[in-house]
Amino acid sequence: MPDPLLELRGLSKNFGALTVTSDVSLTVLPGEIHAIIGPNGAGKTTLIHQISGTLRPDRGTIRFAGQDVTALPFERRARLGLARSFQITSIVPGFTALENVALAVQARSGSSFRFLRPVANEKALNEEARAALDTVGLGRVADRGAAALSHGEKRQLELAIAIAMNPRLLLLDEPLAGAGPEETERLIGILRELRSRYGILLVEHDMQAVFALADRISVLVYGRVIVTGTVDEIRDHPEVRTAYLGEDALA
Ligand SMILES: Nc1ncnc2c1ncn2[C@@H]1O[C@H](COP(=O)(O)OP(=O)(O)OP(=O)(O)O)[C@@H](O)[C@H]1O
Repeated sequence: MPDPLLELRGLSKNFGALTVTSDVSLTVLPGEIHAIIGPNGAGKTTLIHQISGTLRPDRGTIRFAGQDVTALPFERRARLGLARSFQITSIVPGFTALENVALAVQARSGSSFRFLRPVANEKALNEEARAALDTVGLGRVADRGAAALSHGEKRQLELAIAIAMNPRLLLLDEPLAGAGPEETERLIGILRELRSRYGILLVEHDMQAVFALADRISVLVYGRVIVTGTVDEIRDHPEVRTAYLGEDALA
């Protein structure tokens, strides 16, 4: 088995008396989609915050690409290749799709483009941005204003922005939220393509999409991983069914 890209060990976090992350241990392997599912309020988003570095765990360790990153700030983790997909709200509506992605390329590369002449600099930036847009199937709308994109296209643009950060692992927090059936199909196809290039930690409410995509699934309930397994192992697991009682997510 390859070394894990991401390894959480004994991660715990409390908000006052509320335990939101309880002794969570899991791995994401290169080329794997590991999904985290769980009922509302189970602690999925809080976990993503701790992995990306916007929230410090109280206990436990986070290793990324063989390095302990538990104490590293968000930007340092991003530079190591841990990319969290940004929400639609971070898209600049007055910029084109290409400009939005170019901005992310520029932010990532910092000074590394500075030695180029301005025109060459812009060309290199745009080429990289265009490649990211092509990867998520948005090449044909590169020059369209971001505000004019459909909801599904905006979600694709978020993915392109994350890819522009040259990641090794993508942290995706509900990438399908608000997408219609056709958009969902398209996004599932794109995520499937991305799997061969990155490890993906996927938090998603759309269970059919999770079942279609995930190599492994961890089920979070009250901040604790109650089971990790393949789709077949999770789908009919009695404890998982009980955790979702009253929700129709597994229907
Ligand atoms: N900053 C905070 N301070 C106090 N409690 C918080 C804070 N952030 C989240 N919580 C609580 O922690 C618990 C876990 O929240 P979290 O958003 O991580 O769950 P989730 O699984 O992502 O939920 P959902 O599926 O509804 O998005 C919830 O009870 C929430 O109210």
